[in-house]
Amino acid sequence: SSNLHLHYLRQAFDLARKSPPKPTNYRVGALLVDSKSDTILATGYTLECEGNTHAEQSCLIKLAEKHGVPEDQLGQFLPEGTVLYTTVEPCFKRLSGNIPCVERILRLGTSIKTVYVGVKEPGKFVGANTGRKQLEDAGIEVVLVEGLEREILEVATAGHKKA
Ligand SMILES: Nc1nc(=O)c(N)c(NC[C@H](O)[C@H](O)[C@H](O)COP(=O)(O)O)[nH]1
Ligand SMILES: [Zn+2]
Repeated sequence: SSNLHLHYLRQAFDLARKSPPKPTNYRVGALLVDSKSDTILATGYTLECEGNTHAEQSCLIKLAEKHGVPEDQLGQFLPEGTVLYTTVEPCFKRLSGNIPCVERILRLGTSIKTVYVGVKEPGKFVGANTGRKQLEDAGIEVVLVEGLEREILEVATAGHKKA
C-alpha cells in the first residue's frame, strides 16, 4: 500500500539528513527491507560508510559485513522479497568513476525485486539517469513513490551553492 511505501521512504528521508553536505554529490538515504516480514535489513546514507559511498552502497556494505562476505557476494543472503527504498533513484554513472549502484544491485541477481524511489536523479552531474531501464530490463520493478519530492530534493542538494 502507498502509505507503507511512504512510511519507509520517510525513514530513508530522515537518514538522508545525516549525510554531510558536499557540492559534488546528493544527500540520499536508503533502506533494504524484507517485504515478506516487513523487516528493515539495513539502513544507509551517503558517505556513511568509509570512502566516497552512496546511500544504497552503504546499505549493501553494512549488510555484507554482517554476513561476513564481500558486497558483491551478498545476493545469496538476501531474502526472496527484498526491496530497496532510496530517496533518489540509484545512479547509473558516477563522476568519481566508482561502480554505480545500478550495477551493484544487478550483480546481486534477482534478490532485490523492487526499487522504490522518491525522485528521479536531477541532470546536474551525469545528465539523464538511464538506470531505471537497466533495472527493469533485468526484471527488477522500479516504483516512484510520490509525496516527498520537494523535501527530498531540498535535502539532496543542501551542499550545492544556491543557484
Ligand atoms: N542515488 C544516489 N545515492 C547517493 O548516495 C548519491 N550521492 C547519488 N549521487 C548521484 C550523482 O550522480 C553522483 O554523486 C555524482 O555523479 C558524483 O559521483 P560520486 O558520488 O562522487 O561517486 N545518487
Ligand atoms: Zn549510487
